[in-house]
Amino acid sequence: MMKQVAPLVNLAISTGEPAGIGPEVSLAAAVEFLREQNGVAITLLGDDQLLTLPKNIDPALASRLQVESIKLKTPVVSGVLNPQNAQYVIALLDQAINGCQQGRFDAMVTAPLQKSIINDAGTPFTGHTEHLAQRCNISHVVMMLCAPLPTGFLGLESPRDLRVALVTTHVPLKDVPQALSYDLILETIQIVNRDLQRKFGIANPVIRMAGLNPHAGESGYLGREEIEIITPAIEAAKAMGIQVSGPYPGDTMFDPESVATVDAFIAMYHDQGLAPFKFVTFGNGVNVTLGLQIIRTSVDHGTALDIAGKGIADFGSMLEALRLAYQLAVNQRKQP
Ligand SMILES: NC(=O)c1ccc[n+]([C@@H]2O[C@H](COP(=O)([O-])OP(=O)(O)OC[C@H]3O[C@@H](n4cnc5c(N)ncnc54)[C@H](O)[C@@H]3O)[C@@H](O)[C@H]2O)c1
Ligand SMILES: N[C@H](C(=O)O)[C@H](O)COP(=O)(O)O
Repeated sequence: MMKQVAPLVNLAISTGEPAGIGPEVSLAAAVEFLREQNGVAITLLGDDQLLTLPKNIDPALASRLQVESIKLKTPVVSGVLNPQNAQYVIALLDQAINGCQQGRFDAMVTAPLQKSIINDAGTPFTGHTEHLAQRCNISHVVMMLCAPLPTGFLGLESPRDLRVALVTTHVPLKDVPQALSYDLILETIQIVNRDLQRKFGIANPVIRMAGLNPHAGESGYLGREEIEIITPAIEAAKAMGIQVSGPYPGDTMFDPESVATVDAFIAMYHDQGLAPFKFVTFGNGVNVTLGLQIIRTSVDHGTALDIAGKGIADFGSMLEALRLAYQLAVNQRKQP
């Protein structure tokens, strides 16, 4: 009997801000991942002038890599932003989303874009995460970053993934307390729990939740959000059978015992969660959007305009983003 060959997993990469390191890390990581994984095909979305395949590339590998060219509005100078190319960046992103929704791609991986230049060009834009929610018509999605921690890190006896999810994403710090609510916190816990089960295959995730204020509010003397909304949301999630605990003080939430046992930490705002995360993992992290029907992963770094075009950008995070997108797509195919 002929052995059945599984169909290739099709990944799309939106190559991001053309003046940044997105095109170079996308191309380098794509070639590396194709070498590593036979079961994958990759489509790079971007101007083909920015995405020239290496001349000595193995033809078998090249057959699984294609560039879907979308033309820049104006030529690019590495490291120099130009608002005239802002719509190009959005077009790449939307092409990837459409391709996933139509089933042409199994997952999308995004290279970094520069949020400010898109706004300068007149398009309000806070981030991929919010754009995806809007384009996919979903009221609440969750940003989660994950990275592998090696054996020995904080005494770990075996490698383990660190995952940090956020209740609020790109919100100015002064607006965070008003943005938080019982419903938002409870929904975030539910989305994290559900996607860890369905997408990551973790049967009964252990979740640890931060407070908002110093010392998790110090019994109400340093803020009342813990008493009024965070603890009630955690209790409601527990009543639904979710293994969540907290609120813990943000400064001591990531202790060695928790890092060894917790499947996801949830932080109340961007830098509460991402500063500790990036301090220990920068360059290997992956940003994944939870709560979507489609699969989206991304790098953990920005456009790095200071080093763009110099050939020195590290493509490790993009490679990890491709690996995770592939794994999530394989997991999804196994579902009934
Ligand atoms: N996924 C995304 O689209 C994403 C993520 C984070 C930041 N950003 C955007 O990027 C822009 C710049 O952000 P920033 O300056 O805070 O962070 P940044 O990550 O671009 O740069 C911070 C520092 O890290 C270095 N660096 C970043 N990536 C690197 C890599 N792959 N290899 C080697 N060095 C690397 C840079 O050279 C710089 O010194 C902002 O507009 C922000 O919105 C986008
Ligand atoms: N907060 C993200 C990070 O620090 O990695 C980054 O801004 C990207 O967010 P989006 O994926 O929503 O663009």
